[in-house]
Amino acid sequence: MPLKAELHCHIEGAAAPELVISQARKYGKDTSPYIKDGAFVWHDFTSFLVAYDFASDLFRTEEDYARLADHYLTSLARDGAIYSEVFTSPDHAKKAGLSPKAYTDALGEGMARAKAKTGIEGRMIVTGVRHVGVESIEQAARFAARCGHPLVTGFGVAGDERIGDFEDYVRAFEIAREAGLGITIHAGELMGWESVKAALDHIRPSRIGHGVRAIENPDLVRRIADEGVVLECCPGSNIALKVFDSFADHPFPALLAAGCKVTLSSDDPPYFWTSLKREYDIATEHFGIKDKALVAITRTAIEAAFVDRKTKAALLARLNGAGR
Ligand SMILES: Nc1ncnc2[nH]cnc12
Ligand SMILES: [Zn+2]
Repeated sequence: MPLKAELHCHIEGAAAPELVISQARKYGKDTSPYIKDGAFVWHDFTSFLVAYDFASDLFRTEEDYARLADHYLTSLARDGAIYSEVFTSPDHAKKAGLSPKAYTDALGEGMARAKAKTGIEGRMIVTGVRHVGVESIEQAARFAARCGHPLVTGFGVAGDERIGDFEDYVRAFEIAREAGLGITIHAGELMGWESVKAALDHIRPSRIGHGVRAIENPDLVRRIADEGVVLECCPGSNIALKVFDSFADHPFPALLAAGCKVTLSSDDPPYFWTSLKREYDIATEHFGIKDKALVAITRTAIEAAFVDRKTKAALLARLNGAGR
């Protein structure tokens, strides 16, 4: 089994249906409109967000969040992951009645528990949500910049890409950049290549969440390869959300062949019937990528990780040692 690293997973979106059902029992909520036969129910991006917000609202206390992070990172480690970055969402925490600090500390506690059991290294990327609005995105950036949590190493923007303009987020990303945080932004998932170009022009991220619809413009693909921008690709998510019709139509192999730095992640795994392990299996089965090339993809992810130099060197040494 190749060693793995994940750069793109929303922690609320990683809650398995069984965990969500157990949380619903705790808070006396009915999951039947959103979970059927052990799987989340949705039919498009908008209804996905509704199910996602329903499940997120069932995580309310510090222990709930610690359990969620521990559960997810422990399952990742079991699947061969040595590194995990998760997107955190102060907006979801606030809705559940927790301060961003209590929420972040709790997730950090869950990550520490998973690390103690399995050795998996974890970091957090604080995110703002586009469809919540610019002000909340700037608030999230200010929190990320000042929180001082040692595992908060990045800032990003997720949410409904059909809403808002990239120019509107420049100030939030300046706050994050000035604080020394790594920068990533979702683009080129629900919207086309123009969105990826706007993200590069206005935000100048080192990584893009998805970015796969850059494939619609060969000049942009060349720019991504030349500038070494890393794409956080989530093929299982893209097929589930019908960004592409089938794996045969997915641009991952073309982007790789064009010299783009591509990585593999699960996005919101149980919603998209996937896992990090399945994403690596998809790469083998549908894109013809063999074990050695999968290890190179893990290396790309670790090299692009928002993690201190010493930890990065230790992760790379672990990866290189496993290949011998
Ligand atoms: N796939 C996705 N795209 C944008 N925002 C998200 N938030 C959670 N999952 C997301
Ligand atoms: Zn995402």
